[in-house]
Amino acid sequence: MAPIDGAGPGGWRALAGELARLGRWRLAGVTALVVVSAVAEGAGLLLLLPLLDRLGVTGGGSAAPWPLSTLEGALGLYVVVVVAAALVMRARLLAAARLRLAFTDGLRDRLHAALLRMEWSGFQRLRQADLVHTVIGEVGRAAMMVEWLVAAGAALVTMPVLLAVGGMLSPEMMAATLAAVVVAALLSRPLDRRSAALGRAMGEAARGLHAELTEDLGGLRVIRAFGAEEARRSRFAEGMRELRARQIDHVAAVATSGAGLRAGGAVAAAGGMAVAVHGFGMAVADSLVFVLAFARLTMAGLRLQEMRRHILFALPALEGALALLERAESAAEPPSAAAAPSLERELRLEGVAVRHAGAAAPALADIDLAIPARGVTAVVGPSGAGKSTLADLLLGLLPPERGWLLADGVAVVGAARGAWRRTVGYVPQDAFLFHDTIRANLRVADPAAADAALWRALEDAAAAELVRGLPHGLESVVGDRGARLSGGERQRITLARALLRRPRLLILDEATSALDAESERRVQAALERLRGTVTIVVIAHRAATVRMADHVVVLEGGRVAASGPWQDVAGRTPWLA
Ligand SMILES: Nc1ncnc2c1ncn2[C@@H]1O[C@H](COP(=O)(O)OP(=O)(O)OP(=O)(O)O)[C@@H](O)[C@H]1O
Repeated sequence: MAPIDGAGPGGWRALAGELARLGRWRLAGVTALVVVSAVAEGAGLLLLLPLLDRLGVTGGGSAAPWPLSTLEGALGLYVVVVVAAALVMRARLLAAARLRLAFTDGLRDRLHAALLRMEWSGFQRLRQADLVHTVIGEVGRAAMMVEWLVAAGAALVTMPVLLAVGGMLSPEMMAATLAAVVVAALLSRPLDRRSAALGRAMGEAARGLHAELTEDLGGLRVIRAFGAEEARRSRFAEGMRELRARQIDHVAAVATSGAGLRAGGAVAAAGGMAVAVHGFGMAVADSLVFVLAFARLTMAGLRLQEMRRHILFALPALEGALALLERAESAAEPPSAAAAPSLERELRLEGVAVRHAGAAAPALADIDLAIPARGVTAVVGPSGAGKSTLADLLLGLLPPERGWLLADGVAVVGAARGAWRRTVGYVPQDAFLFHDTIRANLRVADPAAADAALWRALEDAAAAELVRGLPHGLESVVGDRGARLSGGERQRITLARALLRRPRLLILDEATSALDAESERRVQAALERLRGTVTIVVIAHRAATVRMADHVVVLEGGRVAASGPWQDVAGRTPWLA
C-alpha cells in the first residue's frame, strides 16, 4: 500500500488548472446557480418566521407586509420559494454533470491524442492495460471531483447565508456555532491525509485488476490450453479483494467523520436550544428557526468535509492522468512535414544504429545498405537478428540512434518522418485488423477512398474474390483483430490496405507461421504483379519469398552478415532451407 501522506499542493493546483480549461463562462454559470440556490434556501428558512407567527406559535399578530400578513399568503410564498429553490437545485445538478462530462472528455481526448502522437520507442515502454486504466478509469474518477467541488461550493456558499439567518436571531449563539464548526474541521484534518493515501492505494489496486483482466482476455487461448483457469481466477479474485478493501476503507473514513459530526451536531443543537430559550430568553418561534438554521449549517459543514475527503481521495487519479499526459506529450514525435522525400533511385542506410528504449545493446548496429527503388528486397535472418526493428526503421517509426536513413539522398529525419510514413504501405506480421467492416479496415489507409479504389486494391492483393465470397462483401465485419478470417486471408486484406494508398515503399513483415500452399501462392502472385511498380521490402520467413527477391539482405545479431542476389547469399541462410 502507498505510504500515508496527504495530497500535496500540486494536486490542488493541477485541479485548478484543469477547471480553468473548462472555460470562464461555464464556471460562472455553475457558480451563479450555486449562489442562487443558497440564497433560496436561506429565504425559505426566514419565511418560516412569519409563518410560525401566523400559526400563533409566538402569540401571533405582529405586523407584516402582504402577503405575509395572512396565513395563506405566507404559506403560498413559502411554497413558491421552496419550488423555485428545487428548480434551481435541479439546474445546478445538471450543470455540474455537464461540467464533469466536459472535464472527462477534454482530458481523455488530450491523453488519447498524445498517446497516438508519441514516439514509438517511448510508447513501447508503456503497459497497455495501464493506459486503458488511466484514460478510462482514472480520468472518470478524477472527473467526479467536478461534481464534488460544486457540491462543496454549494455547502460553502450556504454557510454564510445560514449564518446570516441565525445571526439575525442571535449573533452570540451564531458566533459560538461558527467556532464549533471550525473546531470540528480542524479535528478531522488527520482523516484528510488518510483519504489522499487511500485514493492512491485504490488507484494502484484498480490498475492491477485492470491489467489482470486485460491479460486474461488477451491470453485466453493459452489459459485454456494449459488449464490455468482456476489459477487466473484466484489471482483476479485476490485483486478484487484488494480493491474492495481500499474502497471500504475510504467509505469507512467518510462515514466515521460523518457520524462524528452528526453526533456533535445533535449535542450542540439540543444544548443550543436549551441555552437559547433559557439563557437568552429567545422566543420559541425564533429559537425553532435558529435551531433549523443551526441543523442545516451542521449539515452543510458535514457535506463540506465529506466532499473534501472525496476530492482528496480522487486527486491522485488526476495526478496520475496528468503525469501520463506530460510523459506522452514530452515524448511526442515531431509534427509531420507536408512533403515526403521521393523514392525514385534508392533507399539507403548509412552507419545506422538503433537501440530500443531501455535496452543495453543496440538492436541494429553499423548498418550500411542500399535498397534499389522498384525492386524486391528480402530481409532474412535468425530470430532476434533485428528484422522487425529494420522494418520499423524503414517505416519511419523508430529513429536511428546513429547514422541516416536516406531516400534519394534526402534524410528521413524530424518532420520528414511523419510525411515519409504516409507514403509507405505496411503489412504487419500479425496482420492486424480492427473489429470493423472490411471497408472501414481498408479506409484506415485512405479515409476518402471510393469503393472502386477499394476493389482495385483488393484485386492487386489477390483478395477481391475472397471479399466477394463473404456474405456482406465490403460490409463484412472481420471480428476482434480479424479473428473471423484465416491467417492467409487476413494477410491479403492487410496487403490490400497497404496498396490502397499507392505506396512508394511497401514493407511486408511476413507471418512466421506457415500459410497454406494456396494462400502462399496467392500472396506470391500478388507480389509478382506489383514487381517493378513499387519498392518492396519483405521480412522473409519462406524460401519462396526469398527466391523471388532481386536482392537479399542477411541480418545476424543486428548486423548485415551478407547482401546480394539470392544465389550469392543462399549458403548463409540455412534456416530458410
Ligand atoms: N521493444 C523492445 N524493447 C527492447 N528490446 C527489443 C524490443 N523489440 C525488440 N527488441 C530486441 O531487439 C532485438 C531485435 O529484435 P527484432 O524483433 O527486430 O528481431 P527479429 O529479427 O524481427 O526477430 P523475429 O524473427 O523473432 O521476429 C532482439 O534482441 C529483441 O530482444
